[in-house]
Amino acid sequence: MADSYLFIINPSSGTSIGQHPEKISTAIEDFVKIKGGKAQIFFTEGRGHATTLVRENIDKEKWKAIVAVGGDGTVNEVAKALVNRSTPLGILALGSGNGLARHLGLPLTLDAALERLFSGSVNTIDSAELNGIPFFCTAGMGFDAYVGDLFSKENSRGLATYLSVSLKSYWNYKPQSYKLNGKKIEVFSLSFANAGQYGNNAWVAPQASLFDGQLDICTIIPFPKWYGSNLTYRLFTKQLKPSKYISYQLAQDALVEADEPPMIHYDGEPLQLDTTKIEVKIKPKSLRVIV
Ligand SMILES: Nc1ncnc2c1ncn2[C@@H]1O[C@H](COP(=O)(O)OP(=O)(O)OP(=O)(O)O)[C@@H](O)[C@H]1O
Repeated sequence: MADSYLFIINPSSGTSIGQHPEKISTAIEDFVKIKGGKAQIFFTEGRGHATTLVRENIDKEKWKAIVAVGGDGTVNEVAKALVNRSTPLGILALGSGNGLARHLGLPLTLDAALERLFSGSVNTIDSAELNGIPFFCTAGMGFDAYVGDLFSKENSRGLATYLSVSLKSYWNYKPQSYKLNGKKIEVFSLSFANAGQYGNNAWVAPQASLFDGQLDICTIIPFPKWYGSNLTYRLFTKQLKPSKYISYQLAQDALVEADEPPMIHYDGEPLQLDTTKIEVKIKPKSLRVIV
């Protein structure tokens, strides 16, 4: 019997899908047919729709994979319905950041990514949760959540927009105070890394592993403005490491307490919390992914 694949396409993700969602859908259909498989394709219509589509369809067939076609937001929405299930996640990374795909070394062009979907093997990776919200790449608070929120309100996507928003925010941004596991800290940013990067090859925790059952907690404390270019250079060249301003710790869980409900991000999606208590934990070996 032919293998069946379920594709969930986010027509609004990245910089190119929106211009050609039908073309991408046809290319996927043709490719799967040539490989002797069957493709069912859905387009998402808004935030959260990918999760609903997966939940509605997962038990309708024995899918060889359920494939997220988009960026980390789409991957997050599809993957959260696959945690602790046997059906593997496939990724056609056509978003703007593509952090999980980049960490996993997956191809970033449609043809090469489709080829990998058929030739790759299934690996079981860790996932994580922040106040029960699943994430697969990184989550956190501070500067990256602040920028993530501003970026989500921009009309254009991509690295150039992200950098421009980051640079503008950098000059006005005020560090935040939290308690991390009971210890008071003032931070520029606090990141919980399951995978090593935010996306766009911004490696906040270059040493992070998706297979170690641990989160890499990266704390960046306030630093002099001149240090910003050094930090950015290290971030994008995978050379961020412990320094006077940066520290790492491994943990299976963590508790953050804030004075005010903070803005957080999970896999780059901004979210204003309505609580001051943030619990983060790893879920070892909980997601099967085609790599
Ligand atoms: N039809 C749609 N119209 C508008 N937004 C959508 C639609 N379908 C899904 N979304 C939302 O689009 C958001 C962005 O998607 P996604 O993260 O995949 O793309 P991206 O931001 O370009 O990529 P990355 O996260 O890798 O930078 C997600 O929050 C998702 O829920």
